[in-house]
Amino acid sequence: MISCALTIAGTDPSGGAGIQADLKTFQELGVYGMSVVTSVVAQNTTGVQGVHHMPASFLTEQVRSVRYDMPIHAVKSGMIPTVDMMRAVADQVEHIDAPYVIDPVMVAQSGDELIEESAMEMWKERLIPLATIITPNIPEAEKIIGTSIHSVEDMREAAEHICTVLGASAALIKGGHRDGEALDVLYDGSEWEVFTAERIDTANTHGTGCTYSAAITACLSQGHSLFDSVRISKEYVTAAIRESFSLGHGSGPTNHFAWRKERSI
Ligand SMILES: Nc1ncnc2c1ncn2[C@@H]1O[C@H](COP(=O)(O)OP(=O)(O)OP(=O)(O)O)[C@@H](O)[C@H]1O
Ligand SMILES: Cc1ncc(CO)c(N)n1
Repeated sequence: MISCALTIAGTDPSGGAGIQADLKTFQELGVYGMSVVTSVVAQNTTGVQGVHHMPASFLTEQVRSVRYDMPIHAVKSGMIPTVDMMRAVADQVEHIDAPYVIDPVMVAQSGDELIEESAMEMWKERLIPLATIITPNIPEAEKIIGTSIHSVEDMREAAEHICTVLGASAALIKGGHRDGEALDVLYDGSEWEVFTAERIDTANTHGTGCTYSAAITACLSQGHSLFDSVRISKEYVTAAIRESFSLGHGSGPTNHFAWRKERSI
């Protein structure tokens, strides 16, 4: 049977981030993609021009439409902008017997805030304990744990805190915002792995975080182990950045054709 993955996230009409990036990633990795919209976002490579949130009850209705009818082999969430929506997502994900990937989206690449300030407590209380893996970048991890992160050792400590104190099964701290090589730290409560790739000199990194977490979700839906899922996804996102498109007037999008092209599939 085809593997089926669900994304619960906001939209990007310019096609680089959010649900659009997630569905492209699922497709390229051979997974049947399904999507629930939290917020319709007017955005492009230059920034966010406007947002229009779904009522939380309608988010619930959308997830029910999927889970009452379709198999779900893995689920991810991205932008969940309000406390009510976080509660609705937690209530629904509790009924889904499949790996759950949290990309704790807080700000767009352009610096625009994408969630309510008060949402952090709900995140910690209801969502993080449900996570098979959570994938914060460094600024997101700093907000979650409340201390600043400078070194790889700090990244390790953040991952450990998120697992042992906040209750996620695993945490992947992404170092895309540091200088030097693109280094991410994964901890699953007992084992560590550091994933590195060369830093690609490009401004076209719109949607990298969405692409990475969607690839992890796709791999988990196919039954790969957590560590293999991150390994494959790191290769996927690095290829997508290496061949990213200079489209639009700002930070261009990742290239989802790159992974298969580099493997001549
Ligand atoms: N210039 C780059 N070259 C190579 N890899 C990169 C580069 N920038 C980011 N990455 C990698 O891309 C992945 C996504 O990380 P990043 O920290 O950019 O996520 P993010 O900030 O959540 O993304 P977004 O901008 O979509 O919110 C990580 O594996 C990171 O190491
Ligand atoms: C909808 C959405 N989710 C996530 C991001 C972060 O890249 C974005 N820009 N837009």
